[in-house]
Amino acid sequence: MTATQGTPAVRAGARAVRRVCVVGLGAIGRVVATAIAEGAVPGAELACVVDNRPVVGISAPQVTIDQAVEECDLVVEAAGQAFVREHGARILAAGADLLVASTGALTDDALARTLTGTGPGRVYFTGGAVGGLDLLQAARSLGRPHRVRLTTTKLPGTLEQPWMDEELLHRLRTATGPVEVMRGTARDVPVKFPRSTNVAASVALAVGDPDQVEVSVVADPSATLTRHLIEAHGEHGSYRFEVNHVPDPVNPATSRIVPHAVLRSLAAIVGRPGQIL
Ligand SMILES: NC(=O)C1=CN([C@@H]2O[C@H](COP(=O)(O)OP(=O)(O)OC[C@H]3O[C@@H](n4cnc5c(N)ncnc54)[C@H](O)[C@@H]3O)[C@@H](O)[C@H]2O)C=CC1
Ligand SMILES: O=C([O-])CC(=O)C(=O)O
Repeated sequence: MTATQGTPAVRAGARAVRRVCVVGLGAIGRVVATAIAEGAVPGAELACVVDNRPVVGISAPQVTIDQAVEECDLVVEAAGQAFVREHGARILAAGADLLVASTGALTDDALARTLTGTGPGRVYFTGGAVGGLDLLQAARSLGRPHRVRLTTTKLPGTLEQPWMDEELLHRLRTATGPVEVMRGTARDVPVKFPRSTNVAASVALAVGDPDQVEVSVVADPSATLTRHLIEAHGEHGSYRFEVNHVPDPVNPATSRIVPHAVLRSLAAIVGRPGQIL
């Protein structure tokens, strides 16, 4: 029997269109869901959306997460770390893939092990607001870098947290220049700023160790652009990636680029040709 007489391989182009559910219809999810519904990601169709508030203006039914797991085969999370903790493993166990924006949830080692070890669905992480993670992940196979540092600079209002005491809040609110609000590792920081420092956890996922990534969070009243600076040094090279993003007008904690980074990740998952991987 010749190779061509055997069972034919599934050919690219014959793949089924992925039925996608977007969870969290805020600054990120609304742009992502609208783009999918408009056909901007060939190979993906918007099957449904999930949010814990009523959703209007999206041309797909709003369903519960239980219904979504039945109806779709790929869940795009843009809801927050709590959603990933609560529902991530169940989505994967039901056989749907999961694209995570709230990477900060993965600083919990047990959850990280569960999500990367549960199937048949597969978990993916978007690069989100930062670049260079592909290269940092590649460099890992040459050995861990000696030093990895992330400095995130945002407008003070986007960094206020319920756990902050009056003194720190006062310093934030009256700052006339940059103020370091927290210095720690990618293990501690995303827990303290769950909606605004997922990038620290994303760097840690690329490097392979949240404890190894030193993070400084800076509030700056003149930071009309959100800055993330990643610096990594190792035996095999040194890396420096800096981005300066326009914040989303409705949720300035999130950079405007992020939904487009999620759409790019989604396009790669559904097998769009020409994607940079
Ligand atoms: N990886 C990255 O670079 C970035 C990640 N993020 C993550 O993405 C998340 C979403 O960001 P945005 O769209 O800017 O937030 P947002 O606050 O504008 O929207 C969040 C939406 O999710 C919904 N939601 C919250 N909890 C939910 C739950 N348990 N179940 C269903 N719906 C729920 C809310 O009602 C809201 O509509 C952030 O909380 C953050 O964790 C945000 C920015 C960058
Ligand atoms: O959008 C950004 O620039 C980063 C962000 O909020 C996060 O890391 O959670």
